[in-house]
Amino acid sequence: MILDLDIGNTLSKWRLKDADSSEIRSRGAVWTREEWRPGADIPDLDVVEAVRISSVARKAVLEETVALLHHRVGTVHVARSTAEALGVTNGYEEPGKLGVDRWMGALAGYQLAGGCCAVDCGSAITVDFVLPGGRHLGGYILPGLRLMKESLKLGTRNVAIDPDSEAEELLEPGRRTVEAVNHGIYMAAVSAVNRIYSEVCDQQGVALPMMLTGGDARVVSRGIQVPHTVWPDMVYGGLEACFPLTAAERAGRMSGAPRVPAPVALEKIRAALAFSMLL
Ligand SMILES: Nc1ncnc2c1ncn2[C@@H]1O[C@H](COP(=O)(O)OP(=O)(O)O)[C@@H](O)[C@H]1O
Ligand SMILES: CC(C)(COP(=O)(O)O)[C@@H](O)C(=O)NCCC(=O)O
Ligand SMILES: [K+]
Repeated sequence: MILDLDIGNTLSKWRLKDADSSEIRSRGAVWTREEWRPGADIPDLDVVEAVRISSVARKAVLEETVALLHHRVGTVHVARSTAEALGVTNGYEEPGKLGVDRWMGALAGYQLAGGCCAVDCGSAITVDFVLPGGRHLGGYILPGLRLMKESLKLGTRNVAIDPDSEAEELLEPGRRTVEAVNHGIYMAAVSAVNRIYSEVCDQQGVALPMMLTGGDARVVSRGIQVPHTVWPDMVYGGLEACFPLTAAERAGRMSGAPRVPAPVALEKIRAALAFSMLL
């Protein structure tokens, strides 16, 4: 079995992949607190032959996790943001400073679709762009839904947005504090993603396929007007591409990869952008 680990600021997600059949056998998540220790919610390490890790948590969390896993597992691969990988050049002035989850997402998106807009809706919402030739432009970081809400300190933090709510409801004016807050942060997130996408496609003269991942991807997806796909395993896709261990991975296939969404024509994106600014 291969253990894939995606340690975010809020949740540490894992999945167990069968190295022979490429099937995903199980998955789970635990809170990212001080450390990542095998326990009730963590898979049985006795069956694991290799681990691949993407971590944006504190350095100590990663170090402890790696030390612990090295004890029990032969191979431990830790992903790093580099200046270039798999045909993509990192757009950061200091490539190592780009969050490795963003780098994994950008690499997975590029491997799947060529140029892409990779959106990760987790503790933070990040939007990264890779052009069809493989140039990563850099991206945008904004607070995620939960962080935006907590920053208001209005005592509404325990009433989270129902992940099954429809965008139309969430975009209406709220009539209670908790609703006004939830609808406000939702509006902020989806407006930003829609606008960022249109602006960058306009600037670069190319309509890019968009992919969403992260804990809030499904609900954010409903407020995104342009064609896109939700890809829960996008960060894992980057790990598979960087550290291929199975025959399918070596052939460039990523488990759980969606169909590439066909973007709308650039003219339409430009018209919508012009319209939104009443130009
Ligand atoms: N069951 C859940 N538990 C915790 N957070 C959740 C859950 N479902 C959705 N969320 C949302 O997802 C975010 C965490 O998503 P995730 O992509 O795992 O973040 P990160 O990678 O930053 O740890 C939370 O901030 C919250 O808004
Ligand atoms: C922007 C992030 C905090 C997002 O993390 P997440 O929401 O997935 O936990 C993470 O990618 C990070 O720590 N990045 C380093 C800074 C940067 O990318 O510029
Ligand atoms: K994120």
